[in-house]
Amino acid sequence: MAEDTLGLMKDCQLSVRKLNPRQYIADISELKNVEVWFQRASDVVRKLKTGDVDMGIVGYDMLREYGEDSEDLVIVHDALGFGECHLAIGIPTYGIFENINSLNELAAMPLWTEDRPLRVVTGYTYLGKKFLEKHGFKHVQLSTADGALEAAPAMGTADAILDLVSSGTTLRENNLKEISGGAVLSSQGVFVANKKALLERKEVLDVAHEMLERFEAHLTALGQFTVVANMRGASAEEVAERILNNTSYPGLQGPTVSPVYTNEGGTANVDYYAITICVPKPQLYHAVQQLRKAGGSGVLVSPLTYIFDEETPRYRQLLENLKA
Ligand SMILES: Nc1ncnc2c1ncn2[C@@H]1O[C@H](COP(=O)(O)OP(=O)(O)OP(=O)(O)O)[C@@H](O)[C@H]1O
Ligand SMILES: O=P(O)(O)OC[C@H]1O[C@H](OP(=O)(O)OP(=O)(O)O)[C@H](O)[C@@H]1O
Ligand SMILES: [Mg+2]
Repeated sequence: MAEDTLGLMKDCQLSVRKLNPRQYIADISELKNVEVWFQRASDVVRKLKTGDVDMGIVGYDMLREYGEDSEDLVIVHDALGFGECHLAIGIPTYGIFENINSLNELAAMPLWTEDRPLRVVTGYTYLGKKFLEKHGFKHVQLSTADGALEAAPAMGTADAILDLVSSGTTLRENNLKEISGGAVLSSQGVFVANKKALLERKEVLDVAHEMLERFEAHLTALGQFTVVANMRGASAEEVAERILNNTSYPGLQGPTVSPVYTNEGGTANVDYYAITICVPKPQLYHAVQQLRKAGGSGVLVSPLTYIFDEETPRYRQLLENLKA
């Protein structure tokens, strides 16, 4: 998470500088009045809650587990695009669990009694307790460990685990499986702040706004390509109308259309126009097909680095949340 966070900040032209690799403090040259502290995820959330730090970047799972639904925390950006995983129940694929494939089936196993409850090991005792209670598990016992939870069922120290799953490899390699209804939450990196700090100190809100703008501009751009194509046409308007009427990708406001000048015996002549649009990455090939059909040729595709909109919708949402 630390590497991904630093990577995102670097991509947003925020250079986090640690004077010494063994130090836990750093600064950001672009944000003069900001002090950066490196802390474990659980401590980031604890310190945010108490107001000892103003802003933090952690996994949503940690925010929910250690934030315990605190009203002092507010999410500034909920999808930083890294640390994607989900928190889920894992049970053995073998033995008494061989034919158990859903949470209801697990809860309904006659085996679990007051004396012999279902034993679940997890690092997420707050979320785990709430989840199991909500789903009607009566005879259940939660225990906790700091890592390598997937070993617990084979070691005989637990029946099931509740842990993060990403690729699913760790579960599989330990002969464990997910079950339907067994996912507690989806998680990825989030940007969080202390609500009181945002409300009472304008400089904190200003920094949150600037960081949010940079993150949004970059993350929005990551999902898009700039597409440039040449089109033969009678005028810029005629080419623009062809794009607007025959393709599904008009660009941010509308297509940019610019004349392409060719040399006709010493005079600049315009037969072609270059059009520029933005296209969501998954739709690139479809857009190219549409452009070709509308008369486009020489299609150039390049990645986008930033898209700064007039105002980020997430900032408007943040101001709303601060009022609530
Ligand atoms: N396999 C994974 N794939 C994607 N994201 C993950 C994965 N495992 C954990 N994460 C995310 O990374 C966060 C940090 O994970 P974890 O608590 O293991 O920290 P760490 O970086 O390994 O540091 P440490 O274990 O030393 O505290 C988790 O809260 C979760 O949001
Ligand atoms: O589905 P996968 O892609 O296999 O990833 C899931 C594993 O990743 C995390 O562990 P981590 O590597 O952080 O080790 P830890 O639990 O010992 O901290 C998590 O606790 C799972 O064990
Ligand atoms: Mg870890």
